[in-house]
Amino acid sequence: MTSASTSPSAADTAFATSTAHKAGQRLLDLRDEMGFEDPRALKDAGDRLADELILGLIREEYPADAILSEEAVGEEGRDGTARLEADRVWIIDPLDGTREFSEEGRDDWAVHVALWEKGKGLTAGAIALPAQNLVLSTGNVETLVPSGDRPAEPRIAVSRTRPPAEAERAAAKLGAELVPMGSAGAKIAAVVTGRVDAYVHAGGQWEWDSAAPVAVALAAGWFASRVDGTPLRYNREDPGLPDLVVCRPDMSADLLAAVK
Ligand SMILES: Nc1ncnc2c1ncn2[C@@H]1O[C@H](COP(=O)(O)O)[C@@H](OP(=O)(O)O)[C@H]1O
Ligand SMILES: [Mg+2]
Repeated sequence: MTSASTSPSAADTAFATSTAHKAGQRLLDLRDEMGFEDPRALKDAGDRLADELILGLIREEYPADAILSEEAVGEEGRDGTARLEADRVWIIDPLDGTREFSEEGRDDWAVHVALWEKGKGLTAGAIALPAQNLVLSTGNVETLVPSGDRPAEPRIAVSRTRPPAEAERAAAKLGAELVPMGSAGAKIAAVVTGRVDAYVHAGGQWEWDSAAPVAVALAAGWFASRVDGTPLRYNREDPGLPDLVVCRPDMSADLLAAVK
């Protein structure tokens, strides 16, 4: 699939984009087929279907690469160790915002496909938002750079079920409005497309929840870090990555001071 005239990272980005898109389309079909009467069954089927599809495509196209997926068990799951020695690791959240996926009418759920490379960090990523008919990737967001004046009353996206005290504190200090939304990918996509100005999360999360969205946000020129301002790091032995801030670059200093 990789042609000689295509740079490796462009091929990786194209693969991430098409893989996230394909999984997203299958998830839309699954919602149509199953309906919303049994949310638990729909969530489980969605997680499983997207995980199998994405892992199958990676194994076929990049058999030498390692995988870290939320839904996988064994070597490709959270306890796997091969990824710690690997040069290339695909970090996958097959269905982010699982809760919202199982609620009729909600469009805040996503598929995350990211590539981490040794010595480089995140090098490619895609967020599919199937119910919003949108796929953002490290290859198509260069034109979405933040523009215009920084808003006087910024909008900060937060978890709709677990809004952290850090975000409430920051909103009070900055005169900001909190915008509850499901899915880390949907929230970071809302930042990158300018519907909100920032996303603040704390209290628990995993590498797969933010890897692809953070790759996209950084490619688009947005700021992303831990809430203490240190860099977000991926493919660690412990894949827990409990907090983050993503925002317009001209807001980062004030926002980091306000979440403290
Ligand atoms: N305290 C916490 N501990 C672990 N995971 C958390 C968490 N808070 C949020 N997450 C995960 O982060 C993603 C976005 O959460 P939210 O919609 O609340 O903002 C969800 O991923 P999944 O849907 O993939 O499980 C959710 O499970
Ligand atoms: Mg997730």
